[in-house]
Amino acid sequence: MASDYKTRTGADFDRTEFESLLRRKVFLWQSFEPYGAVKGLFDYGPPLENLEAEVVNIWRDHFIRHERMMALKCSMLTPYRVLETSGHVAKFADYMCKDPKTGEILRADHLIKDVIESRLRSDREARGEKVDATEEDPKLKKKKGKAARTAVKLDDAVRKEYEHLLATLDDCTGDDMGALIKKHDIRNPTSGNEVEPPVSVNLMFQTQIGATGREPAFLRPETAQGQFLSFQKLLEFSDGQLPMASASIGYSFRNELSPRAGLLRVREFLMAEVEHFVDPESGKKHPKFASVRDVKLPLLDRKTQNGGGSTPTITTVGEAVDSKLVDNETLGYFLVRIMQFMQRIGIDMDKLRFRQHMANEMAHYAADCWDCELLNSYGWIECVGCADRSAYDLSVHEKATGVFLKVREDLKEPYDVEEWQANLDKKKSGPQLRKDQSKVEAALSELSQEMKEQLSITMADKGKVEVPVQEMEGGKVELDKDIVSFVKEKRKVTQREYTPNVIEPSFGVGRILYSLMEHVYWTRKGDEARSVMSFKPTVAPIKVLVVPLQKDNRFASLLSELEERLDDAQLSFKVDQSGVSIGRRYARNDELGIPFGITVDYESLEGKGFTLRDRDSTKQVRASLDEILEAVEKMCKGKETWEGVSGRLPVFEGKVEEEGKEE
Ligand SMILES: Nc1ncnc2c1ncn2[C@@H]1O[C@H](COP(=O)(O)OP(=O)(O)OP(=O)(O)O)[C@@H](O)[C@H]1O
Repeated sequence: MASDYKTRTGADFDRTEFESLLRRKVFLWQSFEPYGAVKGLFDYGPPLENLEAEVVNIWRDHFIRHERMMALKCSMLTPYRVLETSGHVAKFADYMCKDPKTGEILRADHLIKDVIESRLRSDREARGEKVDATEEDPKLKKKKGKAARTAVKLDDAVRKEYEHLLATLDDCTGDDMGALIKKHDIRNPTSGNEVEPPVSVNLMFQTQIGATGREPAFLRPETAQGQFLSFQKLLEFSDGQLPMASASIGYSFRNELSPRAGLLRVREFLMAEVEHFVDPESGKKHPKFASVRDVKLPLLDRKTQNGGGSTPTITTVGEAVDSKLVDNETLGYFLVRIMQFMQRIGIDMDKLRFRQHMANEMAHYAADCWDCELLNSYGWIECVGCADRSAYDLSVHEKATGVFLKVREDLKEPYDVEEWQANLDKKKSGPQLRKDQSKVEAALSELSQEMKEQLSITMADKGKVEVPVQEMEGGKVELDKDIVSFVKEKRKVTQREYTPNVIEPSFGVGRILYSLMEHVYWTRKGDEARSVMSFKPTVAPIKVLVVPLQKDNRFASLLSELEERLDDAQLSFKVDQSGVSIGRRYARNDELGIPFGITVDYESLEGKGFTLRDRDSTKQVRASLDEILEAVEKMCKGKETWEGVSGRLPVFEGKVEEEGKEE
């Protein structure tokens, strides 16, 4: 099955072949297969597990170490109240529609989008425009069959209505979507059946802590909330200094309604999230912005998307921030760091772009939001969300718990203010207020300056006042002049209190791994086409393949020495001693993405060193074991390239067996 999506060599990408390689080489499979497998859950085999560990290590180095972030590990089990306060209980939901005949569950917005986009595509085709097949889910395309793919031209008015519908879909309520489904006769594309009206379903997995059922909880849908609730500890650790950033790598859980596209939409996934806390009055400047100012980014802005465009503009981040296209320096700095991380792990830079959220896509509190999208055979996929969450989370948690979640900063130049104070005479108020004393005290302290001034006038006039106290019966309390007085007092302000704003880059590791695997996959042409996974040596799941020329006991002691030396150098390796030709052994391990091969041959027995083979070029050098190990170590740390190594070590021009030739 070919699509318009191309591999790194410009050839058509064959997803069937690619998936077959992933299965054959045990990269991943659906979890619990013997019991029939569960949708949206995947197990990783050795290559993918190791790849993930390498990518996560680079992430730690790139963000936590380089940016001096504070790493955190917070609980995944999260009490109900936390997620109620954050808004997840009310809003972290999607609408689903059921196909009553097949029982299939479809996410309402995806259903509408897929069907309308498909009609618009068909219209473009009918009008003779070139249509990019990667825009469509290939599985869907296949199921729809030939007849459904016949191009159908739309009326201008209908086309406009459809375009408007897509642009405003994120604003729709469940009822709105129900009406759209009816009006436009939107059916399940795989069965052609009508679907039931949309129903809201929360995406969190609910559970309970303990056996009593009195403590409802959820498996967290993101790592962020634990980081916000650790705010005071983080502030203490950073000696009260802002900006500061925390980082957390851990699992999140979402009960996706219709998991699809393999690792791209799953129910349990690894996230790596950064919460960067910044003083809003600093203009969200970043201390290292000058160092990235001239870096160019592919930015697909809101305006271009509104006009129906999808080509990003290449702009320096400096220009993007100066023109306010990107809201602030900190957001811009992170966009650059995200791109550099992707480059470091081997993502194809021609398949990366940053897409700005449309106004209706963003949470109401967000100031600006850009997704780092990677192109793969499923289309452009959001792999990192980079949002400015403003002061929202810390503010709502402070309000709900009463726990101080602000920064207190000493002022360089203290100043005097005259302010109204409400003074409660506790000796006299105690017998009257009893258990409500603290509630009244809190209510008085929260009164605005205007309110206190107003109450002082009422008190002078009537000798008593009514103070609103929400937590008390009737919502207010009457206090007379013996108990409370309102006076204007001068006081020196020595500190400033503020709630920091948060910039949050949020990485979905699985989506990045999947895109990376597609980006490094290609086919080597030869007698037989052979698949290669060109992982960078820094992330490759296994670094070295050891191949004795053939089965021969005389190689045994050299092999043991080689294994010991590779172990000492902490290089992962695989020994392939099977009886097939050396070319075939290399070819089948190229599918695992092992970047280097060391061959032990008869010349090695005579002390003439070993050959070192580069997976991508299949070129070899011959050198001593010390030289080879030094070169491999450097390349696996990203400190040298094969070009450098083959320039300084003697190239091996001897007999190289043909790739794939059987012995
Ligand atoms: N179901 C999922 N499966 C795999 N990765 C996911 C899933 N949901 C989110 N992610 C990853 O987590 C990152 C941050 O999550 P975020 O809440 O911003 O995603 P989202 O906007 O809800 O994603 P989507 O709109 O695709 O559902 C995403 O950029 C993505 O890489």
